[in-house]
Amino acid sequence: MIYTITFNPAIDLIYRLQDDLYPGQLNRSQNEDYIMGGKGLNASLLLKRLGHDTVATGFLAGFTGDFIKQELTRLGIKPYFITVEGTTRINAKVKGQDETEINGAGPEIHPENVQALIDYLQAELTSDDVVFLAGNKGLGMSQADYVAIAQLSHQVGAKLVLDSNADLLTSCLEYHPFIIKPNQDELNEIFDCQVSSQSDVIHYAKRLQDMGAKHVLVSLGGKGSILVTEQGQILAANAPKGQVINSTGAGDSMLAGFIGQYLDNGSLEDSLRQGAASGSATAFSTGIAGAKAVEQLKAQIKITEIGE
Ligand SMILES: Nc1ncnc2c1ncn2[C@@H]1O[C@H](COP(=O)(O)OP(=O)(O)OP(=O)(O)O)[C@@H](O)[C@H]1O
Ligand SMILES: O=P(O)(O)OC[C@@]1(O)O[C@H](CO)[C@@H](O)[C@@H]1O
Repeated sequence: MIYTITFNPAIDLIYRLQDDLYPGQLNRSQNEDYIMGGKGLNASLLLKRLGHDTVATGFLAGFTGDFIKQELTRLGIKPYFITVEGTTRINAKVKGQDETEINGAGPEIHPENVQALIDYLQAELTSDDVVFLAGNKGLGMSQADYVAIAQLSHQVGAKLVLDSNADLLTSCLEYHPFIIKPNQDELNEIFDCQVSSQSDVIHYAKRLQDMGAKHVLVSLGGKGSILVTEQGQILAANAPKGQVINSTGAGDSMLAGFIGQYLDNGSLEDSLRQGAASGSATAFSTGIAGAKAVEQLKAQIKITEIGE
Protein backbone atom coordinates (compact mmCIF):
# COMPACT_ATOMS: atom_id res chain seq x y z
CA MET A 1 0.00 0.00 0.00
CA ILE A 2 1.05 3.58 -0.58
CA TYR A 3 0.57 5.82 2.48
CA THR A 4 0.60 9.54 1.72
CA ILE A 5 1.22 11.73 4.74
CA THR A 6 0.02 15.33 4.81
CA PHE A 7 0.65 16.94 8.20
CA ASN A 8 -0.90 20.22 7.11
CA PRO A 9 -3.53 19.67 4.41
CA ALA A 10 -5.34 22.63 2.87
CA ILE A 11 -8.19 23.76 0.76
CA ASP A 12 -6.50 25.49 -2.15
CA LEU A 13 -8.63 28.52 -2.97
CA ILE A 14 -7.75 29.52 -6.52
CA TYR A 15 -8.59 33.16 -7.33
CA ARG A 16 -8.44 34.13 -11.00
CA LEU A 17 -7.97 37.86 -11.48
CA GLN A 18 -8.83 39.65 -14.69
CA ASP A 19 -5.57 41.53 -14.69
CA ASP A 20 -2.97 41.62 -11.92
CA LEU A 21 -2.87 41.65 -8.13
CA TYR A 22 -2.74 45.15 -6.64
CA PRO A 23 -1.58 45.03 -3.00
CA GLY A 24 -3.31 47.55 -0.74
CA GLN A 25 -6.42 47.71 -2.97
CA LEU A 26 -9.68 45.82 -3.35
CA ASN A 27 -9.00 43.04 -5.83
CA ARG A 28 -11.98 41.12 -7.22
CA SER A 29 -11.57 37.69 -8.73
CA GLN A 30 -13.35 36.72 -11.95
CA ASN A 31 -14.04 33.25 -10.59
CA GLU A 32 -12.58 30.84 -8.08
CA ASP A 33 -12.23 27.14 -7.27
CA TYR A 34 -11.99 25.32 -3.95
CA ILE A 35 -9.74 22.29 -4.33
CA MET A 36 -8.54 19.72 -1.81
CA GLY A 37 -4.81 20.39 -1.44
CA GLY A 38 -1.60 19.61 0.38
CA LYS A 39 1.22 17.70 -1.23
CA GLY A 40 0.35 14.20 0.02
CA LEU A 41 -3.32 14.63 -0.90
CA ASN A 42 -2.38 15.82 -4.38
CA ALA A 43 -0.25 12.69 -4.75
CA SER A 44 -3.12 10.47 -3.55
CA LEU A 45 -5.43 12.00 -6.15
CA LEU A 46 -2.99 11.66 -9.05
CA LEU A 47 -2.24 8.06 -8.05
CA LYS A 48 -5.96 7.25 -7.78
CA ARG A 49 -6.49 8.59 -11.28
CA LEU A 50 -3.64 6.40 -12.53
CA GLY A 51 -5.21 3.33 -10.90
CA HIS A 52 -3.27 3.12 -7.62
CA ASP A 53 -5.02 3.04 -4.27
CA THR A 54 -3.46 4.94 -1.39
CA VAL A 55 -4.27 5.58 2.23
CA ALA A 56 -4.19 9.33 2.89
CA THR A 57 -3.13 10.17 6.43
CA GLY A 58 -2.21 13.20 8.51
CA PHE A 59 -4.21 15.72 10.52
CA LEU A 60 -7.54 17.42 9.77
CA ALA A 61 -9.60 19.92 11.73
CA GLY A 62 -12.86 21.84 11.64
CA PHE A 63 -15.23 22.61 8.75
CA THR A 64 -12.43 22.74 6.20
CA GLY A 65 -11.27 19.32 7.39
CA ASP A 66 -14.84 18.04 6.89
CA PHE A 67 -14.79 19.33 3.30
CA ILE A 68 -11.56 17.42 2.65
CA LYS A 69 -13.00 14.23 4.17
CA GLN A 70 -16.07 14.58 1.90
CA GLU A 71 -13.82 15.10 -1.11
CA LEU A 72 -11.74 12.03 -0.26
CA THR A 73 -14.90 9.91 -0.02
CA ARG A 74 -16.22 11.32 -3.29
CA LEU A 75 -12.90 10.60 -5.02
CA GLY A 76 -12.62 7.07 -3.63
CA ILE A 77 -9.45 7.70 -1.60
CA LYS A 78 -9.20 5.90 1.73
CA PRO A 79 -8.68 8.41 4.56
CA TYR A 80 -7.09 7.77 7.93
CA PHE A 81 -6.79 11.23 9.45
CA ILE A 82 -6.25 12.13 13.08
CA THR A 83 -8.80 14.80 14.00
CA VAL A 84 -7.22 17.77 15.79
CA GLU A 85 -8.63 20.96 17.32
CA GLY A 86 -8.94 24.13 15.23
CA THR A 87 -9.40 24.55 11.50
CA THR A 88 -7.53 23.07 8.55
CA ARG A 89 -6.00 25.95 6.57
CA ILE A 90 -7.17 27.57 3.34
CA ASN A 91 -4.28 28.42 1.00
CA ALA A 92 -4.90 31.29 -1.39
CA LYS A 93 -3.43 30.86 -4.87
CA VAL A 94 -3.91 34.14 -6.70
CA LYS A 95 -3.54 33.96 -10.47
CA GLY A 96 -2.82 37.41 -11.88
CA GLN A 97 0.04 38.12 -14.28
CA ASP A 98 2.05 35.99 -11.86
CA GLU A 99 0.97 33.43 -9.28
CA THR A 100 0.94 34.74 -5.70
CA GLU A 101 0.43 32.23 -2.89
CA ILE A 102 -0.53 32.72 0.73
CA ASN A 103 -0.29 29.42 2.58
CA GLY A 104 -1.96 29.35 5.98
CA ALA A 105 -0.33 28.18 9.21
CA GLY A 106 -2.96 25.51 9.90
CA PRO A 107 -4.09 24.13 13.24
CA GLU A 108 -1.78 23.47 16.17
CA ILE A 109 -0.58 19.86 16.29
CA HIS A 110 0.07 18.54 19.80
CA PRO A 111 2.54 15.78 20.79
CA GLU A 112 -0.34 13.34 21.45
CA ASN A 113 -1.61 13.95 17.89
CA VAL A 114 1.82 13.09 16.47
CA GLN A 115 1.99 10.02 18.70
CA ALA A 116 -1.43 8.84 17.45
CA LEU A 117 -0.17 9.05 13.86
CA ILE A 118 3.08 7.25 14.69
CA ASP A 119 1.15 4.50 16.53
CA TYR A 120 -1.07 4.03 13.48
CA LEU A 121 1.87 3.84 11.08
CA GLN A 122 3.79 1.54 13.41
CA ALA A 123 0.84 -0.87 13.41
CA GLU A 124 0.28 -0.69 9.63
CA LEU A 125 3.58 -0.30 7.79
CA THR A 126 5.41 -3.25 6.25
CA SER A 127 8.39 -3.56 3.94
CA ASP A 128 5.99 -3.81 0.95
CA ASP A 129 4.72 -0.31 1.54
CA VAL A 130 5.57 3.12 0.17
CA VAL A 131 5.51 6.18 2.44
CA PHE A 132 4.99 9.43 0.55
CA LEU A 133 6.10 12.18 2.93
CA ALA A 134 5.62 15.61 1.43
CA GLY A 135 5.00 19.19 2.41
CA ASN A 136 5.54 21.19 5.52
CA LYS A 137 5.27 20.01 9.11
CA GLY A 138 2.20 21.14 11.04
CA LEU A 139 2.25 24.12 13.41
CA GLY A 140 3.74 23.07 16.74
CA MET A 141 5.42 19.98 15.31
CA SER A 142 9.16 19.71 15.74
CA GLN A 143 11.66 18.73 13.10
CA ALA A 144 12.22 15.59 15.19
CA ASP A 145 8.52 14.65 14.78
CA TYR A 146 8.92 14.86 11.02
CA VAL A 147 12.16 12.91 11.01
CA ALA A 148 10.57 10.22 13.23
CA ILE A 149 8.27 9.23 10.34
CA ALA A 150 11.25 8.94 7.99
CA GLN A 151 13.08 6.85 10.58
CA LEU A 152 10.08 4.57 11.10
CA SER A 153 9.71 4.01 7.34
CA HIS A 154 13.40 3.14 7.13
CA GLN A 155 13.20 0.76 10.12
CA VAL A 156 10.33 -1.26 8.61
CA GLY A 157 11.99 -1.27 5.18
CA ALA A 158 9.23 0.70 3.42
CA LYS A 159 10.17 2.90 0.44
CA LEU A 160 10.35 6.52 1.54
CA VAL A 161 9.38 9.11 -1.09
CA LEU A 162 10.30 12.55 0.16
CA ASP A 163 9.50 16.08 -0.99
CA SER A 164 9.89 18.72 1.67
CA ASN A 165 11.67 21.98 2.31
CA ALA A 166 15.45 22.20 2.57
CA ASP A 167 15.83 21.69 6.35
CA LEU A 168 13.35 18.84 6.67
CA LEU A 169 14.66 17.13 3.56
CA THR A 170 18.29 17.17 4.62
CA SER A 171 17.41 15.96 8.14
CA CYS A 172 15.70 12.88 6.68
CA LEU A 173 18.51 11.88 4.29
CA GLU A 174 20.24 9.59 6.80
CA TYR A 175 17.15 7.33 6.49
CA HIS A 176 17.97 6.71 2.83
CA PRO A 177 14.84 7.86 1.03
CA PHE A 178 14.12 5.85 -2.11
CA ILE A 179 13.61 9.08 -4.03
CA ILE A 180 13.64 12.81 -3.25
CA LYS A 181 12.44 15.62 -5.51
CA PRO A 182 14.05 18.98 -4.85
CA ASN A 183 13.45 21.84 -7.26
CA GLN A 184 16.09 24.37 -8.30
CA ASP A 185 15.25 26.79 -5.44
CA GLU A 186 15.57 24.00 -2.90
CA LEU A 187 19.01 23.00 -4.28
CA ASN A 188 20.08 26.66 -3.98
CA GLU A 189 18.84 26.79 -0.39
CA ILE A 190 20.33 23.47 0.69
CA PHE A 191 23.78 24.19 -0.70
CA ASP A 192 23.71 28.00 -0.46
CA CYS A 193 24.50 28.19 -4.17
CA GLN A 194 23.05 29.45 -7.45
CA VAL A 195 22.41 26.47 -9.71
CA SER A 196 22.68 27.73 -13.28
CA SER A 197 23.55 24.80 -15.53
CA GLN A 198 22.74 21.15 -16.09
CA SER A 199 26.13 20.17 -14.68
CA ASP A 200 25.38 22.15 -11.49
CA VAL A 201 22.11 20.22 -11.10
CA ILE A 202 23.91 16.91 -11.52
CA HIS A 203 26.70 17.92 -9.14
CA TYR A 204 24.30 18.86 -6.33
CA ALA A 205 22.02 15.86 -6.96
CA LYS A 206 25.06 13.63 -6.43
CA ARG A 207 25.89 15.44 -3.23
CA LEU A 208 22.39 14.63 -1.98
CA GLN A 209 23.12 10.99 -2.81
CA ASP A 210 26.35 11.21 -0.79
CA MET A 211 24.19 12.44 2.09
CA GLY A 212 21.94 9.36 1.85
CA ALA A 213 19.31 9.70 -0.92
CA LYS A 214 19.00 6.83 -3.42
CA HIS A 215 17.42 8.37 -6.54
CA VAL A 216 17.35 12.17 -6.90
CA LEU A 217 14.82 13.78 -9.24
CA VAL A 218 15.38 17.51 -9.71
CA SER A 219 12.35 19.30 -11.16
CA LEU A 220 13.03 22.41 -13.18
CA GLY A 221 9.51 23.70 -13.91
CA GLY A 222 9.05 24.53 -17.59
CA LYS A 223 12.65 23.43 -18.26
CA GLY A 224 11.90 19.76 -17.46
CA SER A 225 13.70 17.53 -14.99
CA ILE A 226 16.85 15.51 -14.35
CA LEU A 227 17.00 12.13 -12.63
CA VAL A 228 20.24 10.86 -11.10
CA THR A 229 19.67 7.21 -10.32
CA GLU A 230 21.12 5.15 -7.49
CA GLN A 231 23.05 3.22 -10.16
CA GLY A 232 24.65 6.46 -11.42
CA GLN A 233 22.64 6.83 -14.63
CA ILE A 234 21.67 10.41 -15.50
CA LEU A 235 18.42 10.91 -17.40
CA ALA A 236 16.86 14.19 -18.53
CA ALA A 237 13.20 14.69 -19.43
CA ASN A 238 11.87 17.65 -21.42
CA ALA A 239 8.77 19.63 -20.45
CA PRO A 240 6.29 19.75 -23.31
CA LYS A 241 4.88 23.10 -24.42
CA GLY A 242 1.31 23.89 -23.46
CA GLN A 243 -0.90 26.46 -21.81
CA VAL A 244 -0.12 26.63 -18.12
CA ILE A 245 -3.43 26.85 -16.26
CA ASN A 246 -2.32 26.13 -12.71
CA SER A 247 1.12 24.86 -11.79
CA THR A 248 0.12 24.18 -8.13
CA GLY A 249 0.70 20.50 -7.52
CA ALA A 250 2.86 19.94 -10.63
CA GLY A 251 5.75 18.73 -8.45
CA ASP A 252 3.52 16.44 -6.37
CA SER A 253 2.02 15.00 -9.56
CA MET A 254 5.49 14.41 -10.97
CA LEU A 255 6.64 12.45 -7.94
CA ALA A 256 3.35 10.53 -7.67
CA GLY A 257 3.39 9.67 -11.39
CA PHE A 258 6.99 8.52 -11.06
CA ILE A 259 6.32 6.20 -8.13
CA GLY A 260 3.09 4.86 -9.66
CA GLN A 261 4.97 3.74 -12.78
CA TYR A 262 7.87 2.38 -10.74
CA LEU A 263 5.45 0.15 -8.82
CA ASP A 264 3.98 -1.00 -12.15
CA ASN A 265 7.16 -2.14 -13.89
CA GLY A 266 10.31 -1.04 -11.99
CA SER A 267 11.69 0.86 -14.99
CA LEU A 268 13.32 4.14 -13.98
CA GLU A 269 13.13 5.48 -17.54
CA ASP A 270 9.39 4.74 -17.80
CA SER A 271 8.92 6.22 -14.33
CA LEU A 272 10.64 9.44 -15.35
CA ARG A 273 8.48 9.60 -18.49
CA GLN A 274 5.26 9.14 -16.52
CA GLY A 275 6.46 11.55 -13.80
CA ALA A 276 7.28 14.25 -16.34
CA ALA A 277 3.97 13.74 -18.17
CA SER A 278 2.06 13.91 -14.87
CA GLY A 279 3.78 17.14 -13.77
CA SER A 280 3.10 18.87 -17.08
CA ALA A 281 -0.44 17.50 -17.32
CA THR A 282 -1.23 19.06 -13.93
CA ALA A 283 0.38 22.37 -14.96
CA PHE A 284 -1.96 22.34 -17.99
CA SER A 285 -5.09 21.45 -15.91
CA THR A 286 -7.31 23.30 -13.42
CA GLY A 287 -6.47 20.95 -10.55
CA ILE A 288 -4.59 17.66 -10.44
CA ALA A 289 -4.44 16.05 -13.90
CA GLY A 290 -6.56 13.13 -15.04
CA ALA A 291 -5.21 9.86 -16.49
CA LYS A 292 -6.11 10.75 -20.08
CA ALA A 293 -4.11 13.99 -19.99
CA VAL A 294 -1.10 12.15 -18.51
CA GLU A 295 -1.31 9.41 -21.14
CA GLN A 296 -1.54 11.92 -24.00
CA LEU A 297 1.50 13.88 -22.82
CA LYS A 298 3.68 10.77 -22.45
CA ALA A 299 4.11 10.69 -26.22
CA GLN A 300 5.73 14.16 -26.05
CA ILE A 301 8.27 13.29 -23.35
CA LYS A 302 11.77 12.58 -24.60
CA ILE A 303 14.19 10.94 -22.21
CA THR A 304 17.85 11.63 -22.93
CA GLU A 305 20.74 9.90 -21.23
CA ILE A 306 23.46 12.34 -20.22
CA GLY A 307 27.02 11.04 -20.28
CA GLU A 308 29.55 12.22 -17.69
N1 LIG B 1 5.33 25.51 -17.28
C1 LIG B 1 5.45 24.19 -17.41
N2 LIG B 1 5.38 23.63 -18.63
C2 LIG B 1 5.51 22.28 -18.77
N3 LIG B 1 5.73 21.44 -17.75
C3 LIG B 1 5.81 21.94 -16.52
C4 LIG B 1 5.67 23.35 -16.27
N4 LIG B 1 5.79 23.57 -14.93
C5 LIG B 1 6.01 22.34 -14.37
N5 LIG B 1 6.03 21.37 -15.32
C6 LIG B 1 6.31 19.94 -15.12
O1 LIG B 1 6.10 19.60 -13.76
C7 LIG B 1 7.35 19.27 -13.13
C8 LIG B 1 7.37 19.76 -11.70
O2 LIG B 1 7.25 21.17 -11.70
P1 LIG B 1 8.08 22.12 -10.73
O3 LIG B 1 9.53 21.98 -10.98
O4 LIG B 1 7.49 23.49 -10.89
O5 LIG B 1 7.75 21.47 -9.30
P2 LIG B 1 7.64 22.16 -7.89
O6 LIG B 1 8.59 23.31 -7.81
O7 LIG B 1 7.74 21.08 -6.89
O8 LIG B 1 6.14 22.72 -7.98
P3 LIG B 1 4.91 22.76 -6.95
O9 LIG B 1 5.49 23.05 -5.58
O10 LIG B 1 4.06 23.90 -7.48
O11 LIG B 1 4.20 21.47 -7.03
C9 LIG B 1 8.43 19.87 -14.04
O12 LIG B 1 9.67 19.20 -13.88
C10 LIG B 1 7.80 19.67 -15.40
O13 LIG B 1 7.95 18.33 -15.82
O1 LIG C 1 2.70 24.71 2.88
P1 LIG C 1 3.23 23.46 2.20
O2 LIG C 1 2.79 22.20 2.91
O3 LIG C 1 4.69 23.53 1.93
O4 LIG C 1 2.57 23.45 0.73
C1 LIG C 1 1.19 23.35 0.57
C2 LIG C 1 0.81 23.53 -0.89
O5 LIG C 1 1.21 24.82 -1.41
O6 LIG C 1 1.48 22.53 -1.64
C3 LIG C 1 0.61 22.00 -2.64
C4 LIG C 1 1.27 22.09 -4.00
O7 LIG C 1 2.47 21.38 -4.00
C5 LIG C 1 -0.70 22.78 -2.54
O8 LIG C 1 -1.79 21.94 -2.82
C6 LIG C 1 -0.69 23.33 -1.13
O9 LIG C 1 -1.45 24.50 -0.97
